Amino acid sequence: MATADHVKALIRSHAEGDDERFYAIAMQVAAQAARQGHTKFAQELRNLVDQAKLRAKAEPSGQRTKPVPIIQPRGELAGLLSAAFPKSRIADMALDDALRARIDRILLEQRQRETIRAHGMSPLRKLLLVGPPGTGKTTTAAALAGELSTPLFTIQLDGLITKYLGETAAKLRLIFEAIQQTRAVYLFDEFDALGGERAARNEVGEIRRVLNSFLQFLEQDDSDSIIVAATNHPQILDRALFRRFDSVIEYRLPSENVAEEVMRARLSLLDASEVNWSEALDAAKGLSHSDITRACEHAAKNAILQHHTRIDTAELVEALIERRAAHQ
Ligand SMILES: Nc1ncnc2c1ncn2[C@@H]1O[C@H](COP(=O)(O)OP(=O)(O)OP(=O)(O)O)[C@@H](O)[C@H]1O
Repeated sequence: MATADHVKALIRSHAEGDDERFYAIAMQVAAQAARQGHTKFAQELRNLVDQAKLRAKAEPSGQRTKPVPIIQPRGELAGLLSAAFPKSRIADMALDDALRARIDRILLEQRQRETIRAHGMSPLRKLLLVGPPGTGKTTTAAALAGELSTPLFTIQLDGLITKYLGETAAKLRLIFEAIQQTRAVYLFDEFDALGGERAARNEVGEIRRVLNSFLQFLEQDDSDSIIVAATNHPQILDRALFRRFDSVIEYRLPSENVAEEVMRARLSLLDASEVNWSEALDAAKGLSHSDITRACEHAAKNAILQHHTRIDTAELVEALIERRAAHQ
């Protein structure tokens, strides 16, 4: 017979208009009923699912109604969250194999979350992304939203804290209520503003209190949303924080393979067949994905402005060296 988890999973999938998942859970209930000897009920359930699937097929998809998620945060939330609806994909990112495998695993667990929940477990959904600027943390949050067809809500913590020092905990509560109500990816960018040890030592104790509230909210949260905290400064994060996340994912400056992939993707609209990649890679050493992207865009624009269709290695190298100089 159906367990409480099955009923909850059925309601969730119905609310999200995810028919495939709804039918899959119904079939699990049927299988369980059959195992327990309720064969007539199991057969009836399977017939109902088959009929519903046939009806759904006959109905053009454009005419079927799907629930609409909240589009823009309103009221008090409006100042706390900014909404986006990314179309980006993980496949569009240049990632090393280990990082790609970790992100794929999150997506797999998210896509199969009802099955995982039906077995009394939780999918990976509280993520801490750490690493230098421009290495793809924000892009990953957007691509998770794109892959899972959910909105991306970004919370700028530094702004939140300086603006509403006395009320931050109350604001955080509002944010966690939204997390519970609307399945989406919630990105707490610049997370170190809240989680830093410096913050913990804050004399007034205010930020410490806020951090404690955040940790409590995070711990209590059993929603279907994905919570992503991102920071460039993991070394200043309070160690206690790390274990509150399901997954701590480390971002690094790109390896040569990844750097070349970023360059090739960024230059793909022009002819890069004569680029000397080893020279370009030398010039790209130590640069982030973001720096390399910008240098490639600069070199591509130069080519376009000069009515060239081909990327010139010297110009690309110069653009990369300029990016490096900008950091010194
Ligand atoms: N893995 C990647 N593959 C391709 N492009 C990337 C990748 N990572 C970053 N980029 C490029 O760099 C830009 C900035 O990256 P992003 O904002 O994701 O970095 P970040 O790690 O969040 O940086 P910050 O910590 O400064 O917020 C992206 O818009 C994208 O153009």
